[in-house]
Amino acid sequence: MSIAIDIRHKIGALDLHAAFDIAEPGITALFGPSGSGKTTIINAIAGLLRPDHGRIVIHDRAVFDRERHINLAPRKRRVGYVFQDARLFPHLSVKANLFYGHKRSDSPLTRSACDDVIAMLGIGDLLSRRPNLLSGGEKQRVSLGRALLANPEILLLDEPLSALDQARKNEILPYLEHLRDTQHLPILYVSHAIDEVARLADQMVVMEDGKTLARGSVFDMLGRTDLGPLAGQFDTGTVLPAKVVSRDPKSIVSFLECSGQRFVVPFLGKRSGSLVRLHIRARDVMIARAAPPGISANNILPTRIMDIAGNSGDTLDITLGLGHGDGDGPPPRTLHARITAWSAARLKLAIGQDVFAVIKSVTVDGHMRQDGL
Ligand SMILES: Nc1ncnc2c1ncn2[C@@H]1O[C@H](COP(=O)(O)OP(=O)(O)OP(=O)(O)O)[C@@H](O)[C@H]1O
Repeated sequence: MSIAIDIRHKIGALDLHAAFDIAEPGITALFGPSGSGKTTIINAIAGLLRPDHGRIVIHDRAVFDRERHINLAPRKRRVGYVFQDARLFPHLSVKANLFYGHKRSDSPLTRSACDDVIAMLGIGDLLSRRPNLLSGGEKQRVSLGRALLANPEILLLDEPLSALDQARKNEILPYLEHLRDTQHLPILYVSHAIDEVARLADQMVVMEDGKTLARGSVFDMLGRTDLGPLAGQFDTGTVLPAKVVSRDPKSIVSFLECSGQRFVVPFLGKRSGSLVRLHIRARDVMIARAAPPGISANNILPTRIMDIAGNSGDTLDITLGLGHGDGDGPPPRTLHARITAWSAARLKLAIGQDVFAVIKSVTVDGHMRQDGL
């Protein structure tokens, strides 16, 4: 399954030119400031808006091609769309809402596959309820189910968690992870929340002022400091794949391994060998010339300075190599630190120097595909 998009569209004051493709299943985050054109792009993919120029191809099928006068109706595109507000039909039961798109789909899921989706989303007990008796998180799960039951070839999620409080977000995130890992669907996920992107996304497309500014794997993109003010918006940091190496239920910590380094995090309750994602914000990494004694931070890692770059403020972005690589092997994974220029000068930091990264806080996300993404 894949999607290729290259469209131009003028809407209000915005001159949109979006060009990117998604070749693999998994979540691609569409990230950018308010008004940068994210919703316009997914409306164009869904067929809710007709671009002025260009083409949109879903899995080798042109659903829109201005030159060839192709513009498939939304229901012919096999696109699932989940809005910020669930937009369930208030007069229909959960079951009728779920099967609304299914009944109208040219290639609906089989009944047993529908049962699997309903079970996966944990909404089997809600089928007879009306939407007004559901919590925000339950409504979004039903909305996801409604989109999936129509058997889409691609799923569009427009800030599906932004209307939910943190508790409801935490409730629904594992379902999105499971969806990512089991459904083999390309999912385009609009979000302003970098924690969600770091936890869920495999790829990231960054939009600015209607243009595709950058795209790449979430591991690379979150460390990019060259995206101007936008890098500040996504709070530059590092996402690392790590493996659980010990599990002692009596312990209050778990030990993880990444690039030959050991990380200590609050107890995860996960089996040894499980893969997780670590998210470390650049501003949560301090640099020390020597291993500091008597310090509460649990993660003090030997690293080497690979790059020092200025940014628009009075801070510097320091790229640190975790493990030094052996020349022939893969390059070392990197960790990003953001410190004041004054601190860097005081410590006389220079490229090639061996230093210690003192990490104040590591966020561990629950789950990762076994292929390491
Ligand atoms: N119907 C419309 N008429 C005029 N301008 C519009 C219309 N719809 C959207 N726009 C403008 O197009 C631009 C892009 O809007 P869009 O909703 O795609 O941005 P976005 O990146 O999704 O923003 P947000 O993150 O705030 O949802 C905005 O400046 C918006 O005001």
